[in-house]
Amino acid sequence: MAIVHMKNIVKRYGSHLALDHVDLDIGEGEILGLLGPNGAGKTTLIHALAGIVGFDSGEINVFGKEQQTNLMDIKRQIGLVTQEITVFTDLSAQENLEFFGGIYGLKGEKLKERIDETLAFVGLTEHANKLPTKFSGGMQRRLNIACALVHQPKFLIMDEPTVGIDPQSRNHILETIRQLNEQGTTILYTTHYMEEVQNLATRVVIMDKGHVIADGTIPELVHKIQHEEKIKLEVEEPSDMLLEKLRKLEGVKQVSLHGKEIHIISQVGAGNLDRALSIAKDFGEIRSVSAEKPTLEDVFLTLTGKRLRDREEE
Ligand SMILES: Nc1ncnc2c1ncn2[C@@H]1O[C@H](COP(=O)(O)OP(=O)(O)OP(=O)(O)O)[C@@H](O)[C@H]1O
Repeated sequence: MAIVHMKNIVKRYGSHLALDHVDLDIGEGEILGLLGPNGAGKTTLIHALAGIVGFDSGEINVFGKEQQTNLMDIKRQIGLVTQEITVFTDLSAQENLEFFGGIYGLKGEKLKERIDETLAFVGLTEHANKLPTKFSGGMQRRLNIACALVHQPKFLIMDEPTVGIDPQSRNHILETIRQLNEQGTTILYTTHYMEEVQNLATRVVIMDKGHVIADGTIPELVHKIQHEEKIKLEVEEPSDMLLEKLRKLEGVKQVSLHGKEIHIISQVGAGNLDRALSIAKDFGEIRSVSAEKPTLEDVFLTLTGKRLRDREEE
């Protein structure tokens, strides 16, 4: 059963079309990974869904209810973890949770119980009385998540919850997501980390330039480009001219550079392995060559023409 139904959503910022007729359904119990290059419209989509920003046209239903006319009711059942950490720096971890729990109508014993449970769940019990300014980046992110969880939402939306944190905190957060889902929470989250999506998501949606350009399970998406192969060519001197020549080969869809390794996404059977080798030979020594089936990262690259890690490499 779909708990979210978005149809034909259009959102403009001035003349810029941030969401261009987006359709998206989210099924109960899913972990939906939302991927897209910078500026694709992921945050705008999430904010429109959570009722943080309005939209110009289209229809959103959440839990079977029309969103605009049932906003407060819907918000009570949603948890939103924003990209920026939105905790109060002059309140302790516990006081932050008291505040956010109070907003959602929790009080007395129930509030206290939920605060204790939530702090334990994100591993911050021992730090309950400390100010977030004394926390590491990862602990702050965990508190940020706790504030969105204290009211036990049925549907949790997370905007890049693991960006810029140490691997241990990241694993902790991923485990938190997994456990919440096992307990029945539906989760939508955006990330720039392909491994996270591969490990966690039950379905993936890829956005680019305000459009949903792919939607399916990982095997389904990989299957879409099954008729393609990835040729990896490690060369001594990967010049721009060499890359340009490779791009011009018939059947080649993408050429990208990773250190000294050139990745070529090409149609299977186009004979481009031999052609690429013979071109590369003219540009110097070839260190290694291989051909393999595409991965989800390649699906992303083929569909958007961009690498997912642009942001980290900036
Ligand atoms: N408040 C705003 N005013 C004007 N333009 C905006 C505003 N918010 C977003 N945009 C523009 O809308 C487009 C989509 O932005 P959005 O933040 O939704 O993308 P994103 O996919 O979340 O990107 P990122 O991965 O960098 O967070 C971008 O071109 C952005 O510059």
